[in-house]
Amino acid sequence: HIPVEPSRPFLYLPSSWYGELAVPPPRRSMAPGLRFPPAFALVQLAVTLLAVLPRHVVPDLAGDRDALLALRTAVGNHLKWDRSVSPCQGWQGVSCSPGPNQRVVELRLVAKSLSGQIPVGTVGNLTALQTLSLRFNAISGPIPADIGGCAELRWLYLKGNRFDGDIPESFFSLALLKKTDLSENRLTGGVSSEFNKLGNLATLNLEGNNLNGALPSGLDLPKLTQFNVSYNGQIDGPVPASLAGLPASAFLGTALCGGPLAACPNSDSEAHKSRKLTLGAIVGIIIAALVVLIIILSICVLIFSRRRRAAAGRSTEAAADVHEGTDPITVTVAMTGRDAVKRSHSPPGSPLIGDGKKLVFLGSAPERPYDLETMLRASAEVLGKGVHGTTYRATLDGGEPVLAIKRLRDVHLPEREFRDRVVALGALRHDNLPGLRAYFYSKEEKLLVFDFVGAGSLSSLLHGSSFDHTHLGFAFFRPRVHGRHV
Ligand SMILES: Nc1ncnc2c1ncn2[C@@H]1O[C@H](COP(=O)(O)OP(=O)(O)OP(=O)(O)O)[C@@H](O)[C@H]1O
Repeated sequence: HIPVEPSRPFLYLPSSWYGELAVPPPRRSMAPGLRFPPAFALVQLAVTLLAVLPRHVVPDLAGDRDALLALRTAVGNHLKWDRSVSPCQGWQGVSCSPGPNQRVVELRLVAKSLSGQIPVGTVGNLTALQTLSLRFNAISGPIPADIGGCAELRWLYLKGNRFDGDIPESFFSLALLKKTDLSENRLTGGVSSEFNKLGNLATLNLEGNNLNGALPSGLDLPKLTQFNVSYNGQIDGPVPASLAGLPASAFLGTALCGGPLAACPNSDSEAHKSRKLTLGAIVGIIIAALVVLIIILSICVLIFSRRRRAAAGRSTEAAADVHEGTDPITVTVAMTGRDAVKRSHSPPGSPLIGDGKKLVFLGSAPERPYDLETMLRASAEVLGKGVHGTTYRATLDGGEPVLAIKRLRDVHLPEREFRDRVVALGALRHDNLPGLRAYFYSKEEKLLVFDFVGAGSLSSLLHGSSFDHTHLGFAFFRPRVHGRHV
């Protein structure tokens, strides 16, 4: 028996072709050949050999039988195939075509514990095979390189084995293939554009292999309805346009993009831009949030510090040593009745004082103590108006003491700062300065209480009708910043 060489196409020619090429038997042709020149004899010998070789490999049931037995030897010695009968007579998993020229057309050995590699010259020699199902066995090694010999193959099921290596080139010559399931093996290599040669393919399942690379962009299988390359982790790139309508489940566990999957980062520039924008938006939101947080914190700190200052101001109850370099000043507080504001004897334009604030004395309390209420009851007259407010003369009940009360206008200092300044003023000592005795602070009103100086005003002295210039020397008119008359 001469082993079949699958790469020679003539081996797959119908036997009728060989009949036409057949030449007379060698013995009869050789004898007359001796009468021809040697060159002609060589040609005749070659023709004779060509004629002889095909006779041994013309596909027939005997060839199918040999191929099956070789397959059994390779992967399934335990198969109970009776060599004494035809493969068409009850060989497990083998089905034949009807008629006088029977051929093996189906080989179904599903989950039959087949193991080992399928050599060339076995399955590849089953040239009339239409269905090959070897699912769920443990067959290893490559898909036989002569699989293309099964030119009639339509249904090929190799799922759940250990086939490895690339899909052989001859596979793509199986032009009649309708369904191919190569899933759950260990096949490697790329998904070739050669698949386009399988124009009848309706099902192609390559799931669960080790295939890699991009799917061919020009993949064009017009009859394809089922396709799956899931769980080939190294398959990447865009889903070809012809497969874009398939569900995402066809591409799970791959690095593919586009189609039913997420847009590809490089190919879809709009998606890329929007992702960029999204990133920019995220950064912007973070920055904005930080700014808002800083503003809120600043406001909180401001409010807190103001409250602290206000609390500190309110906590001034007694003596306070304030101004460095001046005599210590004692601050004495006189409580004020809340209803003081309602008194009808208030000085003209009297402030609306009614929030229970305190009159604060600088230094020791006066001999005849008075409080805000007393002041408000006092008879009052306007002494004059300055930029910072109006000054009143107030004579308390009983005629003593006489005070000059300055009602400050447009002063918006916090209480603590106001107090500090007033205390600093009160610490100043000079013959020409009236003594600052007390102050009052509330949100609406600020009062300064001085000793009244009874010598009259400089203005009336200068411009009054009773002014006698002879009482004043030249030195009086000379501008002096720190002088007694300033
Ligand atoms: N302690 C005082 N005793 C007697 N009279 C006073 C006293 N303080 C002020 N006066 C009188 O009241 C007038 C107004 O005084 P005030 O202090 O309001 O004037 P000012 O210094 O011009 O004011 P400002 O500083 O607000 O511009 C003075 O011209 C003065 O005649």
